[in-house]
Amino acid sequence: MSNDDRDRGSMEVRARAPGKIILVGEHAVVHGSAAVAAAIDLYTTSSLSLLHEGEDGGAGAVELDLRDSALVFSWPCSSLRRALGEVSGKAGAPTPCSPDELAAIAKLMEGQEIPEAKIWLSAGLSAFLYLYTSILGCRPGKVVVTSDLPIGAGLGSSAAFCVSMSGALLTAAGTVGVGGGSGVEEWELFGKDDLELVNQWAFQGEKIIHGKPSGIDNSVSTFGSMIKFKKGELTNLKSRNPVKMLITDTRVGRNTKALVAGVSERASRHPDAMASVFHAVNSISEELSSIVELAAEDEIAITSKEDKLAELMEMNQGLLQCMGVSHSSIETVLQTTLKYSLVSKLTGAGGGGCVLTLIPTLSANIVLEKVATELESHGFRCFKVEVGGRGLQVCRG
Ligand SMILES: Nc1ncnc2c1ncn2[C@@H]1O[C@H](COP(=O)(O)OP(=O)(O)OP(=O)(O)O)[C@@H](O)[C@H]1O
Ligand SMILES: C[C@@](O)(CCO)CC(=O)[O-]
Ligand SMILES: [Mg+2]
Repeated sequence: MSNDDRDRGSMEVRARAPGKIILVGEHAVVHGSAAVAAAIDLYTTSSLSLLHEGEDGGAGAVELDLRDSALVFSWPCSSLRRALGEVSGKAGAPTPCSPDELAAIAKLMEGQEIPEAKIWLSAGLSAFLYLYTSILGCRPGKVVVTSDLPIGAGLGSSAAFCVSMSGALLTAAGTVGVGGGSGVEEWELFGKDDLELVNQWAFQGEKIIHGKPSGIDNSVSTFGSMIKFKKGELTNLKSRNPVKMLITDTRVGRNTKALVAGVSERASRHPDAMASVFHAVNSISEELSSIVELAAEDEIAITSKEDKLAELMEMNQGLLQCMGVSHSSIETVLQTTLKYSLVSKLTGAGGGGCVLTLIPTLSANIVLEKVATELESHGFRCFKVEVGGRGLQVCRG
């Protein structure tokens, strides 16, 4: 064992990555339109401890402890080597998961006891095994995952999972954050090149979970802030006034992979009509991007700016209905908030999940409480988030 290896052996790394809201442009962004997204202050945290073979009393295993679901999964290193070969771990840019590798990972899932009601976790487990073994090889280790985010509800839980996991693994591998770490336990931010690399790995993980992601969710989770995203290109937006959003979780479960596939099928049935829908969404996103960057300095300017944002969100919701991704629970939220003259739209993949409601600055507290109480009387869950905060952060213990 090298000194380097010994150092890494004692290492504990925690990485946390935020969820996100999509203000406008979901689904259309998969088809090349612009979209606008922002990080929120709800995080997924991956805590990694590397072990040496024998240190945990056995021949060594890779363990994933999903604290919130109270589920622990474990793969002996010997089984991983048998299924995947002598993977040695990779320092640089990722190689996409090949169909053979994906099939081998699916086989490794067979021995795990995933409760029927949580079968959707298997996509996350596959992404985990791909990221872990590709970055660290088959060496033993434990990762504990905790999250503030509702899973599979449109707030980017899959991206936050992949970004925090990639951040922790690449830090432990010594690939990113080299030279960082003050010796004091505190959250550290990485430089642009390190973040780029984490983002590339997280995108490969998202591909395993989503099928055909645009890359917007992992990008905003990695880099934070508010961004415009189009065809893989990210532009940072300087939001000049705070944007206040109420989030309502309809608690209707859905799956991004299936919804994205459904929109693509509709687009292949009606190519011209759907191209016009995607084009309209692109114009909405471009217009919203320039409006958020305008500085509004008095009450009249703030109200006029928020009215424009609300109208664009309302138009986008109409187009999401055209794409077939709304849901009766989402429509109930829209009708309820409209009674208070508030505009809402679904966020993320739709089909249930979460809805955004723009809260005007001047009436914020008065209206917020009333509308949230009425929404919760329908069995929905409301929460207020800070928008446009930090992306990936890492802490070495
Ligand atoms: N904390 C977690 N632990 C394990 N798996 C997770 C976790 N968070 C997300 N996942 C994986 O991601 C899947 C949910 O991803 P999905 O893309 O469907 O929803 P989302 O990311 O919450 O919403 P959206 O993509 O619309 O923003 C889960 O089924 C699971 O496989
Ligand atoms: C529905 C979608 O546009 C956003 C999911 O948060 C999918 C994607 O862009 O990858
Ligand atoms: Mg997702």
